[in-house]
Amino acid sequence: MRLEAEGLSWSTRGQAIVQDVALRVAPGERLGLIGPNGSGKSTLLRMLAGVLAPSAGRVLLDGRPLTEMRRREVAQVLALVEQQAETADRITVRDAVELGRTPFLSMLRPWGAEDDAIVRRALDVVEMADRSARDWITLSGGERQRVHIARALAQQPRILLLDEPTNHLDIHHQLGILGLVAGLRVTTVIALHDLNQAMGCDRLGVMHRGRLVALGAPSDILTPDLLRDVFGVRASFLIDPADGSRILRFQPLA
Ligand SMILES: Nc1ncnc2c1ncn2[C@@H]1O[C@H](COP(=O)(O)OP(=O)(O)OP(=O)(O)O)[C@@H](O)[C@H]1O
Repeated sequence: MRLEAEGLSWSTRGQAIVQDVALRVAPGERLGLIGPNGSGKSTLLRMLAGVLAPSAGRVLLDGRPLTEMRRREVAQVLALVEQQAETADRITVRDAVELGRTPFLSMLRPWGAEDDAIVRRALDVVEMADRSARDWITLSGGERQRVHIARALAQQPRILLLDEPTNHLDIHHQLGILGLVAGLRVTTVIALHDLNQAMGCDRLGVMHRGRLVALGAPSDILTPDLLRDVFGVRASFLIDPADGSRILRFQPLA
């Protein structure tokens, strides 16, 4: 499914937080969003997901304005994993993941064996199946993050929006989640702070002071000049002798 933003802006108390962002994400494409703290990545993702109404501009899914779709209809195709998502206290891990099936249930389509299988699979891929009966409140930060990702996977979305999904995760689970996302054939927008991980995306968009200042292939975007101007760091590339891939190394500006 194609995801488009046209002139998206959001302001609060006269302050522009996101300004005039236009982008088009092709079906199945993985777009990475990078940018310093406070540059507007989360705000942009929340507008793309329809949970924050833009001050100006619009979001389109396969050419259809998001505002013309009902919430349930949007939830059937689009999932958002927020950075500090909270969940009601007294629910189990399994309950939290089952919430991902809610948009598909109705009087005529009650919970069934297929939903059970989808939830089990989602818990399996994030390696939380052994903790499915645990109370949500007892989970660590990284475990909570994995459950949120499982809930989004249980939605079987065609568009997946992820706000720093590797936050809180140990390196094994960071690589696991990124590999999992890369293997999904869904349109993905993923905010990332780790620029070496961002290099694995099809394209990167760079947010800086609320504006999308660059959009393109990772090798065109992650240049020492851009990294100095946007992040205020000195960057150089090293080559991994194991496979010849390029790795970014950072130092403070002198
Ligand atoms: N509801 C709000 N009221 C006031 N300011 C807000 C609100 N939401 C966001 N902001 C401000 O907007 C700016 C952008 O925030 P946002 O969370 O989108 O940035 P980000 O790029 O995701 O940052 P980070 O990398 O730290 O997660 C920040 O300065 C933030 O304080």
